[in-house]
Amino acid sequence: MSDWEVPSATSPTATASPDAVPDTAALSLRFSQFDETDQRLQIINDQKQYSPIVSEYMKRHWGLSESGFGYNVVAVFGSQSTGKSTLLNRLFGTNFDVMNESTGRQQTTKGIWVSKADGSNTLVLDVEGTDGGERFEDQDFERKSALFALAIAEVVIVNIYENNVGLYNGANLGLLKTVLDVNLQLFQRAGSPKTCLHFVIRDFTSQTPLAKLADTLTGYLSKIWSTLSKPAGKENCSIDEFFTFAFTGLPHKIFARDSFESAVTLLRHKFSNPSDPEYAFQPILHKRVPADGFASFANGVWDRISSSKDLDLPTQTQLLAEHRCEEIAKEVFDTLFVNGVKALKGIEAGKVVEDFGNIVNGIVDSCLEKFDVAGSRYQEQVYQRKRSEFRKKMSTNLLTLYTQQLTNISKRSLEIFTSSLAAGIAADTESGNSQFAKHLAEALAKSEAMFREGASAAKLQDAEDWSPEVQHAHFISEVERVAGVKRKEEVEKMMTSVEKLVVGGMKDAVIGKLNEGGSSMWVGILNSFGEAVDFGVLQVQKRGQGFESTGDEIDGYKATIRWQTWTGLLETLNKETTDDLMLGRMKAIFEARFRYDENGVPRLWSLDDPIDTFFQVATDDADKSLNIYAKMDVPLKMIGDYIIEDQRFDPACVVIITSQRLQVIRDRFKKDAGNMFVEAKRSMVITTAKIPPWFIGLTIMLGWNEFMLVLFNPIYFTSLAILLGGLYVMWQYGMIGPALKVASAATKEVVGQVKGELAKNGIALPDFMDFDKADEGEGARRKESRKKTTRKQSQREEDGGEEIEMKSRE
Ligand SMILES: Nc1nc2c(ncn2[C@@H]2O[C@H](COP(=O)(O)OP(=O)(O)OP(=O)(O)O)[C@@H](O)[C@H]2O)c(=O)[nH]1
Repeated sequence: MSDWEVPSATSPTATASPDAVPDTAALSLRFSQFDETDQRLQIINDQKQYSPIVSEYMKRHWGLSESGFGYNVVAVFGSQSTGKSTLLNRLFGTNFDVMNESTGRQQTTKGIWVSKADGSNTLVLDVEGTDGGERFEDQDFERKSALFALAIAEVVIVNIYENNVGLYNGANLGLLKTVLDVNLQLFQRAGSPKTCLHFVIRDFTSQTPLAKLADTLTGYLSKIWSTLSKPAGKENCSIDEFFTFAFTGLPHKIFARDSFESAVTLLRHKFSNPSDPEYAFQPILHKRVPADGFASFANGVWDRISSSKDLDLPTQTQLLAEHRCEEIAKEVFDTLFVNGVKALKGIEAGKVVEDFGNIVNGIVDSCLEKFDVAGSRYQEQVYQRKRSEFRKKMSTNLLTLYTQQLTNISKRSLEIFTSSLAAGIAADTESGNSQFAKHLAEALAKSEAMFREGASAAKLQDAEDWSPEVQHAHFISEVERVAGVKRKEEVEKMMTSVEKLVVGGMKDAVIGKLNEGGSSMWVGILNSFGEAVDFGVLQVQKRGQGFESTGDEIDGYKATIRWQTWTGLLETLNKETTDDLMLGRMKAIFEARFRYDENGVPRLWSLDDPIDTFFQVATDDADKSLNIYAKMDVPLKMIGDYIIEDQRFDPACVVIITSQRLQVIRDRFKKDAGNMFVEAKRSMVITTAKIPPWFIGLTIMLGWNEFMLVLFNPIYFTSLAILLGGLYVMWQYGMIGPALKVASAATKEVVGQVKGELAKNGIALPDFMDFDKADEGEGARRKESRKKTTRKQSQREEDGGEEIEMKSRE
């Protein structure tokens, strides 16, 4: 049939007149049973099933199986009962069911129908109208069928009334948006063939030029396109890369019948004549599916669409809200959020960002505010869900920074802890009263409060998964580690200080006792040791309380201080009983017995004195004293059970001077005592040599005249008086010694010069006139005497000093 103006009953579609009321039973058979008499096939039924006999129709009815790429596919899309079937029948000579006007507006086309155009290899799809009253709010089928048409057809005729062009829903743009979106996600790949959206504007009046209507529709489409979320790699592509557009105005079918008919004829020409400059089936639109594969291709497309979860969403608004809210959130995140987070950069370098909490809360609030402006326009439920998802996303991103901030706060708090504890310890050092446990508790409270405060100020509001507990636990374990180290150090310091105090004090007392000597010396020394131990034990017990030490710890301190005092005692004894010191002590005893009488007056030996006996007694006393020093001759018990039961205690330590050393000391002493004995013998000879009386008488007799001369000569007498007076004054002022020294030096000088002169002439002075030699002997004697005096003095000073120290400690 060349003209479909009036479909005839004799056409291949005779079983279904365009104006006939559809027979439901017959229709359902067209889905699954081949009908020799009818070219129409329900490719998708209203149960959303795909027909099993598409291949059979392709082959037997439509004769397209062998056509290869030589066939085209066109579909229609639009609201229900808007004359879609009528238009297809007029354009392609098909016999799709149309509404019976006498029964009013009701849905005619159920599911998707396909038929072959008369006279051309064109498959024509009549798609169930949108806004189907029968399906109420279930828009799932209309979205799926529209998507199906878009995926398999080269041209989709979008059927709209002119008066609906400016209406978003009336023009089916909402649905188109969803369909375009999902089409983009599911089917569009790089190099995919384009699809032509051919807008046929029904009841076109020409009052608004077609171009203007086309602009309106294009504007809508561009807007829709810009809001779609494009798949990766297609973010910036334009709608023209996937679609072409055509616009045709069809005047009113009844009121402008002639114009309508002419317009239909022109349009039909565009679809049927390849030589038409506006030929609809452009090669770029062909899906490149060979005709024999069309059935399974269409089946695959339908399966994919059916299984697409996106399309199962209850309403289009919901889908739109989902997409838009995600897009808005992404945009806000990529700009406002990312820029805001830059302000927290230093945090990764270990810096505590003081205003962290305010900054993160500010970022999240401003991002949500911006999200709300655009997002709140969409479906409330979806918007709220997406809002909380967006908030969660920001919170998750910021959580890493919060964790870092907590780590930084923890480090800073640990520094505060360390410095506070150190300050407390320093104050203790100054006051001499250790209160370590108190300072530890204060430093911990201060630093922990700082951590808690910092962590709480850094928190994002309502972020329940933001918890500082992990970092807090780490902080506490670090504090405990540092406190443990410090406590150990301070306990060691305390022990050292007590040891110094105890051993130092004991040392003075012990040296005093050693210098005193005597048979009760060791008892005295061990009493001093016992007192020192008691003092030390008291000290560690008292000071240990400052560390809140346990009973076991205190027992440990006590054992340590006891042992330290003991080793301190042994050390002192060793130092104070060296060979030299022992020799000095023996000599002091010897001298005290030998050189001084019982009143401490130096002896002037006379020939009658029993010098040998004195020497023997003094030597024996000195030797006896050495024996006392040689060994701690007291019962071991006196040392104390704590010491003698200690594994480290060596009973041999009571021997202070070994027998070998004793022998050495004795030998040295013998030699020195021998020298003193010889010296004493010599002095005995000197003191007993007296001037004989006859010599004195002879002197008076011979010198009588000179004596009288001096007495009776006023000059001599005056000179003598002056000399004696001068001597008296010098004696009074202690100047005799210096004057003698001056005289001696002058004499020496004179004698030296005389000696030099005589030596030149080969004459030597006799020894008694040689002052140098005489001085050497005297000098050696004086030196020795000075040494002794100094030793005695220093000994006295030490004794005195020790006494003072001990007294001051006590
Ligand atoms: N005003 C107007 N009415 C038309 C036009 N073309 C067809 N109609 C009428 O619209 C009614 C519906 O026609 P159909 O062709 O069945 O419409 P449809 O869109 O295919 O309907 P469904 O398949 O049910 O969606 C019929 O009564 C037609 O006579 C037109 O161009 N203008």
